[in-house]
Amino acid sequence: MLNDEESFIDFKIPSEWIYRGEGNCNIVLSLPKTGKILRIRKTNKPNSLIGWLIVWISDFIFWYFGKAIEDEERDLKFYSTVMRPLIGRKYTSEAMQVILTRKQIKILENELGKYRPEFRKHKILQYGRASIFNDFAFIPQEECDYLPFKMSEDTFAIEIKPKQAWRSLSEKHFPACVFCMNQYMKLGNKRINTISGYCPEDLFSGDVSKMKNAIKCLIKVPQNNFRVFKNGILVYGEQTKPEFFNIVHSLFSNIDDKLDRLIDEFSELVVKSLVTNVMNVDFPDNCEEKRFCEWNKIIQDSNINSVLPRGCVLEKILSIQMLDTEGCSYYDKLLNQENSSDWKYINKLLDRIDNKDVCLKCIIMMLGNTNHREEEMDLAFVPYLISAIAKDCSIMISLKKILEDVCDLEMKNIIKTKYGNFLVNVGVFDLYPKRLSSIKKHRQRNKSILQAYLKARKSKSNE
Ligand SMILES: O=P(O)(O)O[C@@H]1[C@@H](OP(=O)(O)O)[C@H](OP(=O)(O)O)[C@H](O)[C@H](OP(=O)(O)O)[C@H]1OP(=O)(O)O
Ligand SMILES: Nc1ncnc2c1ncn2[C@@H]1O[C@H](COP(=O)(O)OP(=O)(O)OP(=O)(O)O)[C@@H](O)[C@H]1O
Repeated sequence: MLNDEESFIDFKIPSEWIYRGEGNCNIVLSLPKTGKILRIRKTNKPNSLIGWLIVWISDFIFWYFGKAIEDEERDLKFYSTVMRPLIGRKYTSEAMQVILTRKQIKILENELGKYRPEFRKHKILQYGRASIFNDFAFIPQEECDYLPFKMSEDTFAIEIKPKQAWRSLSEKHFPACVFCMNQYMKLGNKRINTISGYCPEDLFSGDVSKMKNAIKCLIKVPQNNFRVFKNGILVYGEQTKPEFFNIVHSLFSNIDDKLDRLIDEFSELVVKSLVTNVMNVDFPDNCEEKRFCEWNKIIQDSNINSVLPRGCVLEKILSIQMLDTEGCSYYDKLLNQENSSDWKYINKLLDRIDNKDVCLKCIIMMLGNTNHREEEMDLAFVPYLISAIAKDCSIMISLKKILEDVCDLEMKNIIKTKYGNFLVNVGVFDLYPKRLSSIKKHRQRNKSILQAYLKARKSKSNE
């Protein structure tokens, strides 16, 4: 059991753990016996003796004053109070902060070396910053209990980092979407070696054929946007790329068909999972303000041909991305007048979320619309920063094949395909706050990707 007070303070990593993966800021271990994952924050590895000394001293001071532990607590509170309700509790995991000893961190650091990709090794584990979440690579046991049919032993999980599908006012005139333009900069920097055909705007379009095409592009060029796990083990991704036939063949229990038909059916299964509202209870909106939430709905409904169904995971993420109406150049100008710290805005925001009669989106937008008084100024950036989290979060769809005929059974979490039916669970993660200085970074990134894109287009037209 992980759910008691004792384990919070003196958490011992179970002897059986598996390196699940890592991104820019966190390393994740799965703890197979518990159905949980342990997510540990990373920090920059110093590259000189003086650097090590500074880290060691500041680490000691921070440890002495419990700074990192406090920071983790603050980020978790933000996650539970802001991001979980916005995305939906059904799509997100409960979380529990845990404190690992320095010795455990040291041992782990050494053992992890053989699993970690070289390009991520410039960061090391940070003391004091770890939390436990549900493992979305599996379907929670309570979802499987009492189901009147047998299911396969194997669980497949499809991870998608969908990225930015919404353009703010200042991005509307861009010749392509941010993700697509970024591909050219990444190619120039050698962070990728092939341009992906994937476009987030297609995935979130609500148009089934565009969405299926987006999934097919992810399969072809997964980069860091697409992975498949079987029983929690990575079986397909940028660095692990067997024939996709093996994956679909195994997922659909050895059905023999042509590869493109299997891939088509796989893409349809993924799209259906992304557009199904799998939430148990839909709370009615009872917002007294109805300022932003109403506008939000109107925009989403304005595209007659392709609308994302209300309550599906993509609609949830997109509507949060939409909190950024102005774009980073606007916020960067505002920031230039400011001398703010990276994380102060979080506690200021948490102190102000108290109105039960106004929905969270409207609260956020109203707080963002401050008079720009100095003490309130940090709040002006909140809509942008929350939108930025939704532009960088990830989705995991876990699937179990149903081994009996359930044609007559209508359940939200059963998806039917030509090759059989699946029990599905959808989870969203990577929902910690972004630092205030991301705004500056994004402004610079947008300039650079625009240049890279225009340069590539020019050289193509000269060919
Ligand atoms: O700026 P982007 O769009 O390239 O996104 C960064 C991601 O790059 P990507 O394009 O997905 O490969 C980047 O991912 P990678 O390190 O490239 O896997 C991080 O997610 C980064 O967020 P943070 O610094 O960890 O908070 C992301 O930074 P934020 O944009 O979220 O600040
Ligand atoms: N709750 C979860 N359930 C299952 N797997 C998870 C979960 N959280 C994270 N992972 C796995 O761990 C990997 C790294 O986690 P995460 O994306 O949170 O790291 P990050 O450093 O914050 O990423 P990014 O660079 O995108 O900001 C993910 O790609 C995913 O495979």
